[in-house]
Amino acid sequence: MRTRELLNFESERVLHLGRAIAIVWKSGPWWTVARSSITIVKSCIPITRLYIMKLLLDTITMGFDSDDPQDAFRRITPLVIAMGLVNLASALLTSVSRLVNQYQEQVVSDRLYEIIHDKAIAVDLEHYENPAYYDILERARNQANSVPLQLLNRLEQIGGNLVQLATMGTTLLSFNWLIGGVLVIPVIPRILVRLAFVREIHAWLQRRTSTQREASYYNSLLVSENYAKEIRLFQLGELFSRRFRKLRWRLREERLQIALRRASADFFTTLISVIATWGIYAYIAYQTVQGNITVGDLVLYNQAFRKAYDALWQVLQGVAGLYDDNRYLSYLFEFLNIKPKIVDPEFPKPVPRPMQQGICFNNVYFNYPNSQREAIKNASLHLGPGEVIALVGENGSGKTTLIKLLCRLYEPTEGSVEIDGIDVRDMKVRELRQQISVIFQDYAKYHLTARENIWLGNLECPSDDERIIKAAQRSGADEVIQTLPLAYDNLLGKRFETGEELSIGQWQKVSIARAFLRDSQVIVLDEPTSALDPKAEYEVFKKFRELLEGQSAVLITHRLSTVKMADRIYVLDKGRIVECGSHDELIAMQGLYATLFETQARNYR
Ligand SMILES: Nc1ncnc2c1ncn2[C@@H]1O[C@H](COP(=O)(O)OP(=O)(O)OP(=O)(O)O)[C@@H](O)[C@H]1O
Repeated sequence: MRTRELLNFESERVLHLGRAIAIVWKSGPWWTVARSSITIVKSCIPITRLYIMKLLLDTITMGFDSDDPQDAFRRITPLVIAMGLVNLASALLTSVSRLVNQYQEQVVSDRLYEIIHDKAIAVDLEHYENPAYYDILERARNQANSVPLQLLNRLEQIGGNLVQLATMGTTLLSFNWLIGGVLVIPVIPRILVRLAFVREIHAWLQRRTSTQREASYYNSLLVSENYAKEIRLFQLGELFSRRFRKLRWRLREERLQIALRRASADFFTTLISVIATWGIYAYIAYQTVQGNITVGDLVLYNQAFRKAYDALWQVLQGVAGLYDDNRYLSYLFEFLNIKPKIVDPEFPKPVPRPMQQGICFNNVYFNYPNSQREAIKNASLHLGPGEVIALVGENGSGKTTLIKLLCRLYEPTEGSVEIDGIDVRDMKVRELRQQISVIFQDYAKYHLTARENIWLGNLECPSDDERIIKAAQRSGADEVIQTLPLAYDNLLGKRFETGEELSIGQWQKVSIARAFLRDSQVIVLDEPTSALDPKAEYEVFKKFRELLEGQSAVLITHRLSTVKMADRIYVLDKGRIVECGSHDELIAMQGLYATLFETQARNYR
């Protein structure tokens, strides 16, 4: 059982490596071929150089006994030229390989970004609200995207050193085969220590991810623009900085403990290798003094031993490194293996356009993943074609959740959401979302041009389309944009030079324009006017039906004065729809809506 588990485990590792090599290969096959060829040729240079050196030394020592210095010089000259040529080739190959390596690393790195981004877009929204996912993402982002590059270097290291080991090893074995055995002895304990610590470091990395994430969170609080105002006004800087330092200290201490243990283990293994190496050198020197080998041989074998030892060590270290990389790669593939749950059905039904009966929520229940609380309980509602409905209720009553279910960002735990009687789960996700344009409370502020900020609402229309300006006019954003130095071509936000920051209300107008531009049947504005001044809010709602151009709309708002014009108002309380009707009907009912309305009206008077 244990063996089978181990085998499965190991085969998974091999798979990781294989998958990573496939990514590297597909990113640029020719770059991979070029790099491998250069590595092989480069690795043959040291033995060539060493052999010429041996010949040179032997020729020179023989020249000491010769009566004709001219003859010795004639024999030395071609060797000196050959050495020069080898050095020249080596320099040339080093430059070319640096170029090839750098380029290939860029190609692989860009491909990895592409793969990670594709996955980040595809995963369900629920993952972004799940701490375990953040751990995976953090690990994938921090380490795994550089690992295939490390893997490349590692394979190059192993390949190159294997060639070197073969050439140097053959030379040594021709001298004395016992040296081959001595070569291996000191390397084994070193490699065992390395493998043991690779395991330990990885276990520690897994354990420390949440601490690391917590520390990065405090770091982002301290340096990001979003918190800069509160941090200064509430003087939170010292507190967050202290917490950050404490977490980092804990991480540093744990790491130091491992490093200390590793350093002492390394010392003993290095001692063994130093003793073995001395023994070999002494043996070669003894053989020379005895006249069994020439001075050239002395240099050749000494150097060959040193280089073979280094090469063997590098090969084994490279293999241990592969083991190491494989663990890191598992982070990347753990992320890439996440399967989205919200996917297209096998036989999708088309989204009705134009819809005839409209959208229905039928006895919908919903729990957020990882939460025991029911966010929606038995909700049923209807939005007819061209109708405007409003969702009102206190904070946390479930309004935004209903919209997330409508867009299929989540799926009901029970019940269904239907368009013209077709369950939204039977439609293609992309087609469904094309028909709904939502501006959430926490809408996005893109630090792009004003035009692009609106155009992002409908990528199918050309980016210089007149409809962009019309949408801006409908939402009131046009007035704001016209005051910018470059009008629609002005960058928004302060992230880039020449960007102009807008007020919250002005950003909101831009985001509403984005919703208007989308060629959808339903428009959802979640707290659309919370930051608009009373005049702007009045303008939006006075003309709201004209602005809609026949679309259906869902309004979510706490300002009850603005929902009077809705055809129907749904009142939510702790996830339930507790009342439904027009403004007048609900007031007459004297229930929750009437109480909320009265409270607001009193405060405004
Ligand atoms: N991602 C989430 N994971 C777990 N629970 C959530 C999540 N988002 C919201 N909730 C919970 O679901 C309930 C409904 O939240 P929702 O955002 O729908 O309320 P809302 O009526 O839109 O509130 P508000 O008026 O404050 O915007 C709340 O109790 C909230 O705590």
